[in-house]
Amino acid sequence: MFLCAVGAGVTSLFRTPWIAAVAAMSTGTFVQLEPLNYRDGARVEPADSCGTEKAFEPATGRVIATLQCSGEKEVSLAVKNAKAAFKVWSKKSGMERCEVLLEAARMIKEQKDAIATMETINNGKSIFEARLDVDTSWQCLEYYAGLAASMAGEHVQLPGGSFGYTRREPLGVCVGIGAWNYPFQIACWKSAPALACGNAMIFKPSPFTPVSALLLAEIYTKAGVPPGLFNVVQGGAATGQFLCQHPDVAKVSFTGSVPTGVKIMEMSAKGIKPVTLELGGKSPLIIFSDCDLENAVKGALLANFLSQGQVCCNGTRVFVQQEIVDKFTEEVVKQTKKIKIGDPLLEDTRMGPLINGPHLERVCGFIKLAKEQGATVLYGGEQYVPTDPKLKFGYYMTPCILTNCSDGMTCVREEIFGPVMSILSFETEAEVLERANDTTFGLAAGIFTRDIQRAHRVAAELQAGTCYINNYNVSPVELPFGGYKKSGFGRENGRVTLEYYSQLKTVYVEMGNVESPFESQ
Ligand SMILES: NC(=O)c1ccc[n+]([C@@H]2O[C@H](COP(=O)([O-])OP(=O)(O)OC[C@H]3O[C@@H](n4cnc5c(N)ncnc54)[C@H](O)[C@@H]3O)[C@@H](O)[C@H]2O)c1
Ligand SMILES: CCCCC=O
Repeated sequence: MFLCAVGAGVTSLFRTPWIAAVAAMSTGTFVQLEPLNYRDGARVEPADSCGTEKAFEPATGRVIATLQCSGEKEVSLAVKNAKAAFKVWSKKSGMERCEVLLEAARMIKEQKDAIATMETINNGKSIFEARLDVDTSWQCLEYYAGLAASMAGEHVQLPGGSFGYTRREPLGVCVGIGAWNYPFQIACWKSAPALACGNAMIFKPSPFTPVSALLLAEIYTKAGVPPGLFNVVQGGAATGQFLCQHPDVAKVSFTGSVPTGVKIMEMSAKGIKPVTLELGGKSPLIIFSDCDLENAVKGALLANFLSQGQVCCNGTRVFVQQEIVDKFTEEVVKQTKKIKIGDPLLEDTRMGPLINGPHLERVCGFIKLAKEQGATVLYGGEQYVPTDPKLKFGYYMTPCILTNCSDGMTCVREEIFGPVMSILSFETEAEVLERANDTTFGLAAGIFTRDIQRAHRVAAELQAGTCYINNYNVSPVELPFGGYKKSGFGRENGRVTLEYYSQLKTVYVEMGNVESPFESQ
């Protein structure tokens, strides 16, 4: 499938040598040569283009692909193919859809290392984490495969023997638009429930991470979905707009920033299309003095430094109760210093590069501003050049811990989307709740305490779509995930997501004669 410098040449994704070759690939060797759009069951060059975008290997700064951004014609072709596939797929029973999704899940599991390797090359996250992302991806397919056959309505008895029933029906052609931080996982979290409900999907990855969605498309085809059921179009904002504005698109599920979410909602409103918005956050993590300190420190690192801090639900406002703030801070710094930064394909690396140069500059800009506003950099926050010469032009930085922060500082108010933890101290539960909720975002929140009553009391008061008690950033597919406030609405994962990819039809059945005020006398 890909030309790579490990002697694999152009081979098929579904042959074991390909999987082994890709899984064994090293940083600095991959070049994407095959088309990156996927339509009607095959890779294709787009029928028209509205510009180009370059995709990088963040570990080295190399360009690995130049994308043709799909134009209006290509988007229309993808919609046409998806509509045709929808006709076939939506007529299948839940059990038939289940079988295909289970086969796709099996193939993802089988190709876990190869998919994770591609993800690491294109995104920069450590191979250790990329494998975890692939795990939640096949789990998501398995989960919705299991639910596909349980889509059912209600039967309601009415007077005179009449009755009604409801049917849960698919929406049609759904569009998925993804962010760059979890490229494969986002494609799975959107497509699995969409397909389980009987819809077709056109997925547009971020132009920074175009590669891994194609692997999913090939897997779906091989697993038996009709050609055109899952298409991939590449491009940036203009391509996304063509998709959202297309009259035959029934729904848009978007993962990305708040400003883009606003535009998606505006475009969808014009077509009265339902939207799911999975947006950004600035989540609080509250650490009470009665916590298990070791777990709280682990939780704080999980809440801030996974995927180089580029995680939507990160708990970057770390509120620590006054009595333990010094001890906690000392321990957090100690553990943060141990994080191994470097080549993301190496097994012991825990922090790779950020997604690209401009984003690295942006994150460093936040740290500079934090210092100007009076925060203290206790550790890290600097650009980092690994010793391996091939990594010289990668986008690395050291994880950063800020203290002396106050609630009004930019680093405490805005989503940085990088490895920057702000530590704030608090005295009382009431005070910390007010401060934690003082944000326009509401994606997630965390609490560390041994007091079970306080844990639930605080969770009930936090304005966030997900609250973690005594852990952070664990996202099992069985649990719904999504935001409050400006972090969006709609949910991914969990049983409830079936409702976001289906519509309810009510059928009334008359068992007697029609009674009408217009009857002839
Ligand atoms: N809540 C979640 O589940 C979740 C998950 C991952 C990332 N995020 C958020 O995503 C953001 C980072 O991702 P990003 O930088 O890729 O976000 P972004 O908003 O810049 O882009 C997201 C996607 O939207 C597309 N896009 C941009 N402009 C568009 C337009 N006008 N019309 C249609 N599509 C358009 C992009 O090409 C990309 O595919 C962060 O804010 C992060 O918190 C949220
Ligand atoms: C925990 C996975 C959610 C992804 C957010 O960026």
